[in-house]
Amino acid sequence: MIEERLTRAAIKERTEDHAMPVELRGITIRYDGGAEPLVIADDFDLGLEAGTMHCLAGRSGSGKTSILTVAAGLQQPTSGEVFWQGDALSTMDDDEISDRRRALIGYVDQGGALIDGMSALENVLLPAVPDGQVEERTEMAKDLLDLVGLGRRMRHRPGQLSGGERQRVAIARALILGTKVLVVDEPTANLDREQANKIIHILKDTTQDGIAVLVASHDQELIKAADSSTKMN
Ligand SMILES: Nc1ncnc2c1ncn2[C@@H]1O[C@H](COP(=O)(O)OP(=O)(O)OP(=O)(O)O)[C@@H](O)[C@H]1O
Repeated sequence: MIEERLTRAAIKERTEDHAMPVELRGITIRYDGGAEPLVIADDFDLGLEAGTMHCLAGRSGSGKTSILTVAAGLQQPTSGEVFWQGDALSTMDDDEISDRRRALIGYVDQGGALIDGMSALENVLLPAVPDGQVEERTEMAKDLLDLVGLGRRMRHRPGQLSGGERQRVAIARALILGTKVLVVDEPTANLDREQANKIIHILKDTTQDGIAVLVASHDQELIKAADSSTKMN
């Protein structure tokens, strides 16, 4: 089966990977500029292990997205350190962080924005464009669309897909460069229970491939399905 093929290739490559691809130590995030400084994480620690799913839970505005962006190196914390495969981001310049992120992390933001004028397959292949890898990644893109249950919809454009299906395309796109860490922001928000459960299933399947999943959600079913969770206050 196609899923098996992907899984085996992934496991072979990933057994040599760092057991903890992302680690946050003593992270504090403070936003200045408002009437008062807003501290949304204070001395926050997280070790994200390969092949597991960790869920950041908590009310809207509690800082889940902020932690995701810090973990993905898209934002610097006010203090504390982020490690990727054991290496501190504070020792890297912006170019190195970008290069390492491309190889390590797939990020799916809220809503998983897709390009309207492109098919699902073209959207999945988009991250391969800068390196001129579209042709060699096409089979993998098709495999990934199969994995997320959209093998028969790969020529559809986002406007022809449901919200849940678009979210699944965005997840496939985040995996196309052979990512080892999938960071996903509120993947089941605005979906009915059936579509939400499909997404949860796909995220769990992804961990079976050795990928570490960091997800922000207040969906109780997703929190239950995760291997571990942190409640943000
Ligand atoms: N760049 C920023 N500058 C100032 N304040 C910010 C910034 N980014 C986020 N915030 C504030 O920090 C708080 C946490 O935001 P964040 O998006 O991390 O929360 P969240 O838990 O992901 O929320 P939601 O579930 O609604 O997406 C919010 O009050 C937000 O307004």
